[in-house]
Amino acid sequence: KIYEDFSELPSKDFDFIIAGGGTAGLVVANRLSEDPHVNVLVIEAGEWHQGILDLQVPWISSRLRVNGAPFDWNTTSTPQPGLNGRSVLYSRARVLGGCSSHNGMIWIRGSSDDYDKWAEVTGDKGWSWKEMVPYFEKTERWTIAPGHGPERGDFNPHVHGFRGPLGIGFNGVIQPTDPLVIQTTKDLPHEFPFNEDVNGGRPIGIGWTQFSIANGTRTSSATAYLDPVVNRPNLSVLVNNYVTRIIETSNSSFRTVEFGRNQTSPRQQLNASKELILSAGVVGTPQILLNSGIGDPAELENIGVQPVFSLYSVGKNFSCEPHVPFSWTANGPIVNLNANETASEEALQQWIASRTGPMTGSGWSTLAYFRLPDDSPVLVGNEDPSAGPNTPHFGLGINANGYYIMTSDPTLYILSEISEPASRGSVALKSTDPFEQPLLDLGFLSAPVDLAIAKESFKTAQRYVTGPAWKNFTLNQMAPLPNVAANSDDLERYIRNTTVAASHGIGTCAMSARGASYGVVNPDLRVKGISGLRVVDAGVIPFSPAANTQAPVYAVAERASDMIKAAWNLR
Ligand SMILES: Cc1cc2nc3c(=O)[nH]c(=O)nc-3n(C[C@H](O)[C@H](O)[C@H](O)COP(=O)(O)OP(=O)(O)OC[C@H]3O[C@@H](n4cnc5c(N)ncnc54)[C@H](O)[C@@H]3O)c2cc1C
Repeated sequence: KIYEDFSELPSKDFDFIIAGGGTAGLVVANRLSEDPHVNVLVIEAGEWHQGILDLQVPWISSRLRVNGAPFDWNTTSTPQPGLNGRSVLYSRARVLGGCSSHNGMIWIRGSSDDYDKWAEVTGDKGWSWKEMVPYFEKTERWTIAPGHGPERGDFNPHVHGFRGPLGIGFNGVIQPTDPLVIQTTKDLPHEFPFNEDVNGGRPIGIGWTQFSIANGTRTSSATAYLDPVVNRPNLSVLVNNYVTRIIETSNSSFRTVEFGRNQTSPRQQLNASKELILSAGVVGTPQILLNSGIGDPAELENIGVQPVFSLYSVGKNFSCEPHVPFSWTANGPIVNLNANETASEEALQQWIASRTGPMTGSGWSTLAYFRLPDDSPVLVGNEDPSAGPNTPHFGLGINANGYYIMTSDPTLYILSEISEPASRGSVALKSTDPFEQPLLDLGFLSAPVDLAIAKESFKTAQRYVTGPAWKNFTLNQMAPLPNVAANSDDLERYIRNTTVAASHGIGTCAMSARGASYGVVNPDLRVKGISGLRVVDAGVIPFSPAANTQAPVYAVAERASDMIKAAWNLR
């Protein structure tokens, strides 16, 4: 059941307590509470997700990625030297289901190399692609959207799951750019080949985007993993409660959690008899650990937090994909629902009546991934940041329906995404107040290779939208201005002045091999040197996959659940 206040909880005895009811947290809560003999509690700072239209209608997510948005922590980065001193928004959800409740819903796993690299650095083959595919399939319940099907070669059913909790499918609407993209794969197959399924382990090429959308509606860890089991008597979810810190229960065992409704309310404490699981996300989890005195002792002392346990990598190694926007004026009958109130209202009424129409869709209905050749000048003198030959260096999301841009003028918009940035940032405390937002340094474009890849992606984007299929569609280049030459300092300035953050952060509680001198958790996601404590969220991912991060997080959480169940002989 869902509770709002500590006093309402029917029992104070829990085997497992999960801090953070987000994407990963609710997967773990569902799987552990499958065993009726254990009592599970989730503590989530945000509100209950049900009955909120913004979190159901796919299109509306385009309006939830701005400063001051609801259901969000509204975190802003520190001034970024790589972005000419700008601070940028790093969106992260504050609601049940976490980011899966308000994200862009793109469903992409990354490359086989990504997971094989995790297996290599952790020494645990269980993280390899071969071993992780069953966890992706365990999550997925593939659904067919109108206009698409395996008979058309739009996806490969052999690499998907059809019986999992989470509905996955295509955009419910065909966008004006879609036929042009597909035509480009026929006109220029060498540079822009069609990829039947970007989730088959080699995402390179152009394919239809898969989404966490089913029957025209967003699916999330809250709708898929919580709603169907919310009445289990052994599962309690406490919303609107903020975890301030964890406390040593006995010698090097941290199973006590402290939380409260807000800064001035009384704080409560509870013990997990088996395990405490931190799933507060790539920013929230290191913040809880640091608030608890677990981190680099010198840095903690500097800001006045009493060090309790030395773990130097907490909050370090943050990595996130930068997004660089490029745009052209377009020649097409495009209605931007974010700039046309009448059309927006009509579309919303259609969605409410039948779950059909333009609001069933999200942003990029196709994905394009590119790998630089081995002899590319970009890689000369730079270590290749990609995980291997199946892995792209950048992706281009193409869109003209206004999902990413709030103008009524027809605009062709491309977001370039550096798939596996070499730059690293960090999460650190600002003060001893556990409620104060931490300092988030994205580290953007601090590694020269990331900037070089961004520049290269601009050249590819230009070739993409000026191919034969686009002759009557693409008009003038808008951003950067046409006089900005590729490879020029002007292009570098443009990139540094316009890059924003995809909220795909990983690495702040990274896993590493047992006995490694760095890392925060062991391959079984137990915190190094501490008992009774695991981390299960995006923060444990050691290297950015060539993907948006929700599918990897779901799969990590499914595997983590199996590991926890095995450790405690649960059903
Ligand atoms: C705007 C946006 C768009 C995105 N688009 C996509 C996309 O299209 N495709 C994709 O694959 N990925 C996307 N992502 C990324 C992806 O959704 C996330 O990487 C992933 O969902 C993170 O899961 P998580 O479990 O690590 O954390 P979260 O889902 O963020 O869960 C953490 C939870 O912990 C709670 N919490 C935090 N601190 C505390 C505390 N102290 N006490 C109690 N609770 C706390 C939070 O409120 C939250 O509910 C997007 C993210 C954002 C923000």
